[in-house]
Amino acid sequence: MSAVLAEASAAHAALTNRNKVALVLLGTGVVGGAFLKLLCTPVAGRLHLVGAANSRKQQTDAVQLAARDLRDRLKREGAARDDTALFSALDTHDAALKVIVDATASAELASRHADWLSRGYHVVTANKSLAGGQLSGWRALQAARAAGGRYGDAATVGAGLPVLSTLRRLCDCGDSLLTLEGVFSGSLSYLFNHYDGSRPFSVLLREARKLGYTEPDPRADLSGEDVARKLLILARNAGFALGSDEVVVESLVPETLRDVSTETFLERLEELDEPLAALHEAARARGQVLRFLARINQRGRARVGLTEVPPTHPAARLYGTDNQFALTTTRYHTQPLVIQGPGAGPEVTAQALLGDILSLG
Ligand SMILES: NC(=O)C1=CN([C@@H]2O[C@H](COP(=O)(O)OP(=O)(O)OC[C@H]3O[C@@H](n4cnc5c(N)ncnc54)[C@H](O)[C@@H]3O)[C@@H](O)[C@H]2O)C=CC1
Ligand SMILES: N[C@@H](CC=O)C(=O)O
Repeated sequence: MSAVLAEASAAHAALTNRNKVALVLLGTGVVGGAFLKLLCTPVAGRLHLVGAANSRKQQTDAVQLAARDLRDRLKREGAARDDTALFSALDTHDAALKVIVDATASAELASRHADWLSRGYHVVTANKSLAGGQLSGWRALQAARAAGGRYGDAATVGAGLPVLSTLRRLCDCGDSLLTLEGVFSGSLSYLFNHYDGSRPFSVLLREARKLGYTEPDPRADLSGEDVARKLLILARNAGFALGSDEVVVESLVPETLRDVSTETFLERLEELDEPLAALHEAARARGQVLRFLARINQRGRARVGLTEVPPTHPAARLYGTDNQFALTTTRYHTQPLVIQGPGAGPEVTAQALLGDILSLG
C-alpha cells in the first residue's frame, strides 16, 4: 500500500472509531430488555455491546451478546458477575466512546457512577439512586461532571420526557425555578387514573407491575420514595441543595407490609385494598378524586403524598401513565410551563437511554 493510501486508510479508521460507541449494559430486566431490542434497530448501528449483566451473571462473548434471546440466556448461563471483566471488555474495544448503561435499581451500583465517570467512562442511567439519593452522592456526581464526565440521566425523571433538559436549559439562560408541582410517578398515575372502586387496588397494582410500570419492588412507588427521588433530582438540577431527609414523604404502604420481603409483599397485596377503598370513598363523598402529588415551593419545602383534588384540577385530567410537571419560574410566572406525557414503561425508558447515548457524539 502506498504511503498516501495508508495515511488515508488510517484517517478513515480513526474517523470510524470516533463514531463508534462501546457499551456495557448493567440490568437486563424490563428496561434493559427493551433497550436490548432497540440495539437491534438501524439507528443503533454504531453502538457495540461488549458486555451485559444481570445481578448474577454476565456475558462478554461477542456471539452470545449478539443472540436475540440474550436476556433469557443470561438467566441460565454466563460467567459470574465481575465488573473487572466487563470493564476490560470496554477498555480493549477500539471505540472512542465507552459507555456504562445502568438499567438496574441497585443503590450499590449507583454509588459507583461518579467513580466510573472519573475513570473516563460515560454513564447513561435509568437508576435514580445516586442523583436522587444522599446529597453527598449528588455532590460527588457534580464534581465528576465538572471534571468532564458525561452523565445521561433523561430516563431518571418522566421516563425520558423532556423535563430535565428543559429545566437545565432554562437555568442555563438565567431563569430560576420558583415552584414545581405535579404527578411524577407513572405507576401511581396509572393506579389513581384507573381506580374508581370497581376493581380492587391490588388488581390494578398487579396490572401496573405486569405492564412494567412499577419499580422492581412496588413499595418503592407506593411509599413515595421513587417520587421523592425524582423531586430531588429536579430540585437539585434547579440549584436547591436539598437533602433526602428534607422531603416530607407520605407512604401508602401499611406498617405491617413495610419490613417484609418483596416476595411476601407481592403475596399480600390484598392488604392494600381496604385502606385504599376507604380513602377513595372519603374523597368521593366530598366530590374529590385521589392523586399522588409532588411539590416543592420557593423556600425549598418539599412534599410528596396522596392528595384529594377536585375533578377540575389539572392532575385529575391525566390518562394512563401520564406524568405532569408544572414549572413556575422567574420567566414563566403568570402560567407555569407544563410538561406532560407517559412517564413509565419499558419502551419509552429504553428510548431515553438510547437518546442519551446517541447524543454523546
Ligand atoms: N420501568 C419503568 O418504567 C422505568 C424504570 N426506571 C428505572 O429503571 C431501572 C430498572 O427498572 P426495571 O427494568 O423495571 O427493573 P427490573 O427489576 O425489571 O430489572 C432490574 C435488572 O437489574 C439487574 N441487576 C440488579 N443488580 C444488579 C447488579 N449489581 N449488576 C447487574 N445487574 C443488576 C437485575 O438482575 C435485573 O436484570 C430502575 O432503576 C427504575 O427506577 C426509570 C424510568 C422508568
Ligand atoms: N416506577 C416508576 C418508573 C419510572 O421511573 C414510576 O412509576 O414512575
